Amino acid sequence: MQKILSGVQVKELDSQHLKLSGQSSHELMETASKAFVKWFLDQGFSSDLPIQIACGAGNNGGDGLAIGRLLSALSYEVIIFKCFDSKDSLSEDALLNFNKLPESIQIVDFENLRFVEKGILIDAFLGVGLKGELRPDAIKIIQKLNDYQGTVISIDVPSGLPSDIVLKGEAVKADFTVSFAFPKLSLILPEHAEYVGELVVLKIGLVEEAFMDLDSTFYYLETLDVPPLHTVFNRFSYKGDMGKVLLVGGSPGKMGALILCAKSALRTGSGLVTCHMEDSERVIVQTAVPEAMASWGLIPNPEFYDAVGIGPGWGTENRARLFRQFLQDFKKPIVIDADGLNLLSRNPDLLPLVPKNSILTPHIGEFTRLVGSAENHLERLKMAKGFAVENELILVLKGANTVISLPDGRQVINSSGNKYMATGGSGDVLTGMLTSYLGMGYFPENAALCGVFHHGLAGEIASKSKRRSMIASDIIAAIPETYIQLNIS
Ligand SMILES: NC(=O)C1=CN([C@@H]2O[C@H](COP(=O)(O)OP(=O)(O)OC[C@H]3O[C@@H](n4cnc5c(N)ncnc54)[C@H](OP(=O)(O)O)[C@@H]3O)[C@@H](O)[C@H]2O)[C@@H](O)CC1
Ligand SMILES: Nc1ncnc2c1ncn2[C@@H]1O[C@H](COP(=O)(O)OP(=O)(O)O)[C@@H](O)[C@H]1O
Ligand SMILES: [K+]
Repeated sequence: MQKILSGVQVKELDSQHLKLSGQSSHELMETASKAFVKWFLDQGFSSDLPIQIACGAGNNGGDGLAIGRLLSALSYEVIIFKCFDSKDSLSEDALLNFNKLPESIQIVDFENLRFVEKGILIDAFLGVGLKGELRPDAIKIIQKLNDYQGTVISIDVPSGLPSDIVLKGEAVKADFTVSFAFPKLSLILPEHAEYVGELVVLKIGLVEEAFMDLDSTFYYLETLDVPPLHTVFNRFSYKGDMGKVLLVGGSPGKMGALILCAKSALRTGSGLVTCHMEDSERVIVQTAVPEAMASWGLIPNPEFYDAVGIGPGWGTENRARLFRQFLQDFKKPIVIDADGLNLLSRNPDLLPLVPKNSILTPHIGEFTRLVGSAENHLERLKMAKGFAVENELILVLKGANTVISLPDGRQVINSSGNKYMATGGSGDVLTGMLTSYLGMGYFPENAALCGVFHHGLAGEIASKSKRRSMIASDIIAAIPETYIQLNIS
């Protein structure tokens, strides 16, 4: 998995990469710029639109200058806004690229800037080299850039946004942020959503060994990481190998949560799914999911199951006793969601009974009740890590970039998923998927990573044709396609 480094570490990473690869820093900038241009062309922006590029004096500006040259060679009309005083202030590679600009490109001093209203603005003013608070002249530039009404694309980070901490002052509000190699930590903080816009991460061929000596506990989970985490089944596999799972949840008026969870576990691959609920509700499950079995009353023979998911739609009234009894009887890692988490928050003495390496899946509200309130998301992530390490549990903090905190202190940020997944029941689908992988005998860490990634990918697939009309059932319907896309048998 790709390590996520701090902005300060990027310099060190670059020099390690250059030493190991034999590439020059100028060539690396060219690679990054070409990666950007390739992405840009793939977006299908009209080639009639003038491209305005605000360039700073550092290497972020250097990227902007190289991108300007490359787009101009593709017949785009390019205008460079100089956000620096003189050529003398340019970094070595920025100067090199400034000198390579063809004459056809208009270069405008920032004071004389007039935006072309219907165009594209590329923000290459400040990148990860930003230090401390913005100087007044930089604030003015950012304010002016934010006046632009057209599409804004920030290079690496929105200018003014620090790489790894929460923003205090001003920053560019981008529609897209195209970051290189890995997402800088600040790009995934919900506080920065209106600055980052849509996040895109482009590979620029940095050699893996360059990351080796650089410490970080943050990792980024991407498509290529996922197939090796899966268990492969052979042609003699039978439904018992695919896992016998028990899903405990549902209550009058909230049976949908359990049904979604069961359908999701089945679609993920579970061999046998049993739903445990109140007696009065069992007909609903048996009708809605004929592939699932139903159980009620006390949980008979918990040891019969390979994995258990507990909580979706369960309610919290009169559940603590059953939950306690179950935790005393069942010693394998489980998945706890929704009201299962709320029960833990209300009965902290249950927490030590939760089997080690169990997967807990709170959204921010559930997290706050369970772990505590945080001033910002960065602090929340620190608390999540502490909770996972201290309790030897896997904590899946759900959101736009779900963060999986592992008992060894690593924190994995998921790259899949999109805003269309913010719809009732999508969390229940995740619970079904996670439980299903546990039931198939996956190590809990792999179950968590596969479950979260495939869930997000299913959301992406389903939303292609559904957009804001997407509902949780559409995510379930797209689970099979995730296996096809990742070539998982
Ligand atoms: N491996 C990678 O990921 C690759 C990264 N690459 C790119 O390099 C970028 C990093 O470039 P970098 O290190 O030159 O810094 P950068 O962001 O341009 O900022 C420096 C400028 O900011 C200014 N400045 C600083 N603080 C300020 C303040 N408070 N208020 C106002 N101004 C302030 C500072 O001014 P100075 O203080 O020097 O006067 C200087 O002009 C990175 O984001 C990516 O785009 C690719 O090219 C290749 C591969
Ligand atoms: N903006 C978003 N981008 C990506 N994923 C999202 C977004 N909003 C929600 N999700 C995902 O959808 C799921 C919502 O879960 P949850 O909040 O428990 O919903 P519910 O209780 O309705 O099932 C989580 O897996 C979360 O990561
Ligand atoms: K930028």
